[in-house]
Amino acid sequence: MTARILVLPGDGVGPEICREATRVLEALQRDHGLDVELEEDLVGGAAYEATGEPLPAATLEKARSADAVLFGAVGGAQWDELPRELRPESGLLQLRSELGLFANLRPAMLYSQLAHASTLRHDVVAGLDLMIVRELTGGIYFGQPRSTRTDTHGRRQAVNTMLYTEGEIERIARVGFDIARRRNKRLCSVDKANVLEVSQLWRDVVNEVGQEYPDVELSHMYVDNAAMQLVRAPKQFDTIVTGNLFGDILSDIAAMLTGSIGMLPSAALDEQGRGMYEPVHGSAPDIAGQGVVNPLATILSVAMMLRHSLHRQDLAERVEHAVGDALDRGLRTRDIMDDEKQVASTGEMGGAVIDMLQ
Ligand SMILES: NC(=O)C1=CN([C@@H]2O[C@H](COP(=O)(O)OP(=O)(O)OC[C@H]3O[C@@H](n4cnc5c(N)ncnc54)[C@H](O)[C@@H]3O)[C@@H](O)[C@H]2O)C=CC1
Ligand SMILES: CC(C)CC(=O)C(=O)O
Ligand SMILES: [Mg+2]
Repeated sequence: MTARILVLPGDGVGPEICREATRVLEALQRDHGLDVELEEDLVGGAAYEATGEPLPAATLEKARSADAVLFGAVGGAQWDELPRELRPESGLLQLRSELGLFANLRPAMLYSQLAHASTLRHDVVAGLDLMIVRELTGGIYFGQPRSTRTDTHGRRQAVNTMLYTEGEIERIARVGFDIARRRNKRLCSVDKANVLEVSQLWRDVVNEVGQEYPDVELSHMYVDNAAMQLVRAPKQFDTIVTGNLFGDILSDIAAMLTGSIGMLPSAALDEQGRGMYEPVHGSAPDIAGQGVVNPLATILSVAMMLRHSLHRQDLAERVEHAVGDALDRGLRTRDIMDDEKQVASTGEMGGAVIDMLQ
């Protein structure tokens, strides 16, 4: 049956990276029997400009009925003064929430060809293969109340609420344990239970769910220490499970261990395993439109789509190997460049991956 994929390029570099990822899907369709139908629509700032909303009802409807969504990135300084609900980033948060995409898988894998690009010494990162499981539809990004107000002295104050229910923690903990079980059976839950009530509940519930997984070694770590340990000795981690805010920050740290934020893909999955696939990075307005953005995070997100939503493990591996082969050929976008290599534009890098799919 033909799988319907909705492509939402968004803003900044979003259209450039989605173009390359789409070319990869089309190549798989043409040469490797992938049965897909692609459709594109507006989201984020681009949607706001066209319709007055960062997530138009038509886009949401298409996302609901698609078999998978490929998402680029949203945001840009020109929209930062808008009311919060009209900002591009709100469109993304609403999309994740409306689709129930609570489980965000953010693998950080070092391609050996990029060991020089990592901020860490080769022996510290060689063979790095880490999975961050981030809760994506709860926590402080969604908690109520949230507001900015003025007190009786005319001074401004602002509030956000970090709230997790037992049920939300249970379901993401299960995803973490299940993934750890399929990997190296080690799960580290990251929180701030020494200070936050919500983190104490997080830790208690993760421990309770852990009773069902006696074969998985569970540890806990405070988020400040985890940030430090990630850059000190990242290979001590196998699978990390954490909340929305902490996972957002830790995954950007993990990105640099692999050489660049332009290398990190992600999958956001619902309870049925339906998903939206996007690079971990944002819309990178500082390099948008120059043809220099690294498309590999988005292309690797296509590999995650092939694995999790389209059930084509074979093609997922083909894409992942093709990325390695393109790097072997010596091509590098600017963010992963080193002296002896050949600088590649976004399109050249995407083209090289497509050549290597053969
Ligand atoms: N999922 C999304 O749509 C996200 C959107 N954003 C939004 O993106 C905008 C920019 O945010 P920033 O904090 O600057 O984060 P960013 O991730 O867009 O960029 C941070 C830095 O990394 C570089 N970079 C990012 N992706 C790259 C790639 N593929 N290749 C080469 N270099 C790359 C950028 O040029 C920039 O110097 C903001 O409006 C922000 O709200 C931020 C994060 C996620
Ligand atoms: C821009 C935010 C909505 C999200 C973010 O930074 C992320 O999901 O990595
Ligand atoms: Mg982020």
